[in-house]
Amino acid sequence: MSLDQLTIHNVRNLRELRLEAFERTNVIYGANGSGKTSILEAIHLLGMARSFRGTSAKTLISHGEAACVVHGVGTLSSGRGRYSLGVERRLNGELSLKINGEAARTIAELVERLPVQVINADSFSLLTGAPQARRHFLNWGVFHVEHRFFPEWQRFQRCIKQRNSSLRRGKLAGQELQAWTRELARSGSMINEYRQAYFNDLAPLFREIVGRLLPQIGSLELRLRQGWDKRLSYSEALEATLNSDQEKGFTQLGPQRADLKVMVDGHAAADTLSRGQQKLVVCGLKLAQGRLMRALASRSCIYLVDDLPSELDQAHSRRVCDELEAIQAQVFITCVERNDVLRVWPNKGEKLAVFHVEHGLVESELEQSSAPQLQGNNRESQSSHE
Ligand SMILES: Nc1ncnc2c1ncn2[C@@H]1O[C@H](COP(=O)(O)OP(=O)(O)OP(=O)(O)O)[C@@H](O)[C@H]1O
Repeated sequence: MSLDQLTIHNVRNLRELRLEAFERTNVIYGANGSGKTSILEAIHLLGMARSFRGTSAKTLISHGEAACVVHGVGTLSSGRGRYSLGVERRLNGELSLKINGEAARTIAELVERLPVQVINADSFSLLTGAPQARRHFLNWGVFHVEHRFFPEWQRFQRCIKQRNSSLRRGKLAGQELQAWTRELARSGSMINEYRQAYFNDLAPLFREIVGRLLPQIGSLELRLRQGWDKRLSYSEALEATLNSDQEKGFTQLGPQRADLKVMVDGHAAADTLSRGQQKLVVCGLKLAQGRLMRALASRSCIYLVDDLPSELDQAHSRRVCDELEAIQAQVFITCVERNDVLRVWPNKGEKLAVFHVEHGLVESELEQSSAPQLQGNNRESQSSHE
């Protein structure tokens, strides 16, 4: 899965931009506020129909405009053909999605086509923030390798909504409550099974990658909390909390309460690691997902890496770049100075595309004496050695 060209209209400070002839590795550099992150935001919008900053999608729309539009053309993994995607977000909340020129009904169809992973200065919050982000992380991974997961997840959401509504109606909903509890128990167990199987593959890969990123880290453990006492089946757990669920009016236990925890020498990584180490551990999680996706689904995701050097010294930045290169996924990576990334990217003789962003425009560097040969509009292409 790779992106070959991108057209951006009215995404933050990017009014009208066309980028093309991407390589596997794409370095985007420019001064603060020039629009580097906005390019990554545009790619994220194309793959997820939303911003990666957790802010409202409306903030993506350039001030004074009614809508933003991103269009991308790419190549499917293993040369399985080409695809085109289009996303339009309007200030009034309307969203329209297109896949190969046809209207798409759900964001999941988009996510399936263009899996994107973000590594940025906020990445450490995957460890330190609310469990919802970690569940989302887990679901993202399972979604891309287990095709039965998403329909089951939708069923589970329907069941829990119905059961909660039955719980709130008290005795009036007796039989209905039983029926929804049975359905929920079945669906929740399936969700847990899919997650567990995925987790079992993810955990060793994660340890292996973090072992390379942070060789001195100590004993590392990734734990999955399934959302109820693991000695019980989900059906037993629901039975045991029935009265309390009725009092509270909602289902307290289940996959909707699952969490991931990273432990280092028996302590929570979120409490003990430095900010840079946390970022590296999160890189380990995201890189492990990319590897697993390739191994289990023969597909690769696109990494959007915003300001890699922030929080990381050169040696650790280099290790992350080594891992990104080894995964053979397409990477869009931003930095302020041209050489911030080029000096740490592994030299395998492979071509890199380098883009210079200035005031929302991507400029050719043809006139600069040190610039390599220009091969396309707005683009220079060079060996990673330079
Ligand atoms: N909705 C919007 N409309 C117009 N401009 C916006 C909007 N939202 C943000 N901007 C501006 O877009 C510019 C580019 O922001 P962006 O985050 O892409 O910069 P950047 O190159 O990544 O900078 P940095 O190196 O500081 O992270 C900023 O000046 C920002 O204020």
